[in-house]
Amino acid sequence: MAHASEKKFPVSSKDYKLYEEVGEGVSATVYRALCIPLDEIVAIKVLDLEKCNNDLDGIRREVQTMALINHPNLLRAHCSFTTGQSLWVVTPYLSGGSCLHLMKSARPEGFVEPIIATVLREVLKALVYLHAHGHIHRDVKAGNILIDANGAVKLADFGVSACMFDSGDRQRSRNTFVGTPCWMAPEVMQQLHGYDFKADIWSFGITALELAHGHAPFSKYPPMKVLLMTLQNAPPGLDYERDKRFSKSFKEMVAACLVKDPKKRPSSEKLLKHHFFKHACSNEYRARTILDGLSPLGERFRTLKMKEADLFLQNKAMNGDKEHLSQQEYVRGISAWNFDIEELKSQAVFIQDKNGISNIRDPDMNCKSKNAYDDEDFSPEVVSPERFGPANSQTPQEDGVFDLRNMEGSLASFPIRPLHALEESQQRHQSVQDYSSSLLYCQKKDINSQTSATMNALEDTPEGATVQQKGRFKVTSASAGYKGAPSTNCSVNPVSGASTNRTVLAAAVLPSLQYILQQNTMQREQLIKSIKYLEQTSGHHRELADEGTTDLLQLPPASGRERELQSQVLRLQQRIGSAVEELQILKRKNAQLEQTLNAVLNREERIKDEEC
Ligand SMILES: Nc1ncnc2c1ncn2[C@@H]1O[C@H](COP(=O)(O)OP(=O)(O)OP(=O)(O)O)[C@@H](O)[C@H]1O
Repeated sequence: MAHASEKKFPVSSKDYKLYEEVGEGVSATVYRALCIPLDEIVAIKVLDLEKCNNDLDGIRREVQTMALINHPNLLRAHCSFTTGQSLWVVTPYLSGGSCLHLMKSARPEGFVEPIIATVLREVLKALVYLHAHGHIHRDVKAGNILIDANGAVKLADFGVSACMFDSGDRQRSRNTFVGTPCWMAPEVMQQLHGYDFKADIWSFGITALELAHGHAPFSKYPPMKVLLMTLQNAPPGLDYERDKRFSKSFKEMVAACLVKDPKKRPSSEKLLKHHFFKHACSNEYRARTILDGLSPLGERFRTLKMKEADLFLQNKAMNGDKEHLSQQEYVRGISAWNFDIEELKSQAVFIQDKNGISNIRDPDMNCKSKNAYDDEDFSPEVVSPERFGPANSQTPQEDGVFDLRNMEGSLASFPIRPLHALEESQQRHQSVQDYSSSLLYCQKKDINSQTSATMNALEDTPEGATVQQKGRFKVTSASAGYKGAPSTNCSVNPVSGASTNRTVLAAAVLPSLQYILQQNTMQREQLIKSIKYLEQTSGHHRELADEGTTDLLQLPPASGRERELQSQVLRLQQRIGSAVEELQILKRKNAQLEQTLNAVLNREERIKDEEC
């Protein structure tokens, strides 16, 4: 794998002249530059070592890998050296830039199939080489596929690559979370048995979709949502209806890559034999089709950065909408994301299907793909049916809430235990819902027409005791339906504060229980009266008693005065409940005011101190 660069590139920054910025990643800025002694245009990736403090290992790995590889479809380093706090990695300059930037600048809807086939074939050749040498790239995506002026394709960015032959710590690194969520294979997210080079095949399939549509599936969602969707949904794919412009063999090739079970994905070598790649065209055609008429890379990059800045301002105006920020990250082609457990919990709880996200589990009702590989006997790959079915074959769960019970298997060893939190919150949700619905059921059975009308109102109005909205739930105390109750709305976050939930839940259902009790007392009286009447008219006292009515008959009949007192007690109890609730609200407000006051006092003190 080692190679000796024919030319000797100098290892001092003074031998290079940096020109404009042509790219930016999470860890580096890339410049077009001139290598003065050799009079050759190069690209220099400048990594700020201070910023990458905790990932020096990754950087070392990237530089080592780039120095060792020798394949026409892989970007190799001419040399690298440190200067001040930076590491400079000198590579050939590929003036077309990345496929992601090309799409963002000129092909927002994605490329045509022959171009996709050629680009992917070249990338696949690079993967065959890497895998044969024991490397997993781990970050295959359009942002890391570079095109040169002649249309040649090179896979770049070994920042997160891993070696299959590593042992010890480096072996363990294959059990960690690396890559970019949209392109990340489910087994990489799951951390169940680690993963191997088949993870690159998944990313390759996602990249195929990215080149076809101009964006990766789920790219507009925040990373945590992407993780959940990748694990829970059926694999994404090309659709019969929406993707009519693409051939069946392209659809099959993508489907073969995007199988959740890595064992069922083809190896890169096998995939290269897929007849889809027979449609590939020449470098020259690619250069003509993709690059003709485009402005220089630096200029395109500047325009994209300006767009990005606009987007950022828009996002700020929209209070930092997560989805837009995510999109923005996507525009930049950023690889690394920060995973925050709390954020995951809250995002997952409030995941909605308003955007048409489906919650189908991988149905595993796979139809066999026809042998699409030319030269080899290929074990049948599985293809998720919805990908070949009609566009709307994904059926979102009705309430839009993720059904976590079905995620158990796939997420058994998810490292940060977010799913237990999700499950707990969903169970809590379920118990509130069950409780509320049994309440409504009791209420509905009430024979009293007035009660029944009230209860129907309770159930039908949006102010019902527990309101099941799309993908979230809300307990509204006003909802409990008792007209006299104070109309305080309390949204319950099912993740945080179980005791708060119980208080709110109690406040919500107490008036209903009191109401039912009152109704029951009245009904009991009516029943006793009816029984007495029947006894007197038919002389059946004994038989009825024998049939178990004795208890009822032994209950003292409530007098008018008693009834009045009972309802007064109920009203008082209800008022106490309301007062407790109001008190809690006032307490909360008070605490907030206290906090604000303290902050103001602290600030004033600080200002005084500074003035002194
Ligand atoms: N040799 C090159 N020639 C032209 N453009 C390049 C070259 N190398 C990188 N770029 C551009 O710079 C961008 C960032 O480079 P690179 O992906 O290596 O940085 P990074 O920090 O590792 O990014 P990330 O990890 O976010 O993918 C690329 O997406 C590409 O557009």
